[in-house]
Amino acid sequence: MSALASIHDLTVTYRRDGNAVAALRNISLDIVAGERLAVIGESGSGKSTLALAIAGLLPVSSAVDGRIEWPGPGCPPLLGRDIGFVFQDPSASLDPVMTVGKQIAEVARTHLGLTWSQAYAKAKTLLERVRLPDPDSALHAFPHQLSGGQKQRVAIAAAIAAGPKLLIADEATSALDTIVQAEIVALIRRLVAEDGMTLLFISHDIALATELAERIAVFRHGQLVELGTTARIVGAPAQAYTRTLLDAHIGLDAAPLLNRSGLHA
Ligand SMILES: Nc1ncnc2c1ncn2[C@@H]1O[C@H](COP(=O)(O)OP(=O)(O)OP(=O)(O)O)[C@@H](O)[C@H]1O
Repeated sequence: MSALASIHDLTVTYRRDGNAVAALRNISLDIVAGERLAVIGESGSGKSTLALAIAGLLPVSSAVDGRIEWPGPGCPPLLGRDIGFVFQDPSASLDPVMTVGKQIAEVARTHLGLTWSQAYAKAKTLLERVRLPDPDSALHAFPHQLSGGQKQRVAIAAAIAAGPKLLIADEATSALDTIVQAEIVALIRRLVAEDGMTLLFISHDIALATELAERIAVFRHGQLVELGTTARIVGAPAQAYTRTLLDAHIGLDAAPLLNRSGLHA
């Protein structure tokens, strides 16, 4: 089990209205190559800040202490080539005036050195892989012509176009309705398996996290509260806060969490 990334003592502080906001405090965590790791926690717990720090996307105004090591070859990783990032809102991550095909092809052309015609062929294959209906027409469609779930499929296709080793999905299903959420989770699971990617799945939804992840990291107020296998976190949480998160979910919707995780009858 080798680490794809090793996070050491990471502290991130933002400035807001002249005040310092500590978004992450002394986080140490390994992302194991090939694993599916979920980061869960309530709003404001620092999940997105962790994702942005790993992707090298923190705003310049933030202060960062600690370090992230990438032990493998060819490091540090390049966003778009080595790290694919899927954001919550596909409308914000897609260019509204560029066709879907061009947006995906551009990633492949930039990072894989393909010609435009090779890159468009790759884009079509990717649209097939993310199961967009009628990929030939979709190549020439603009984002506003697609549904929210279809746009997220396109954003995922663009994120994996260069064959990244790490896919970060930051609340990638939160803006979608429940059925589409489940479809996108299934899609991410399949693509990660097919391409042998490592997955960092950021979510406030513990049920979705249990469905997808092999390990879960629980964040609260910028701190890593608990880290363990999904089975252990769900079956025997060590921290009261984790239990509260589980109980909050179970109170609302017990059966799906337990059944979908496959951990209990
Ligand atoms: N660009 C920013 N400038 C100032 N403060 C920020 C910035 N981004 C995040 N914060 C603050 O940092 C803390 C952690 O935010 P972060 O977005 O990482 O949490 P989160 O767990 O992802 O929350 P959510 O699920 O609501 O996105 C919060 O207090 C938030 O208000």
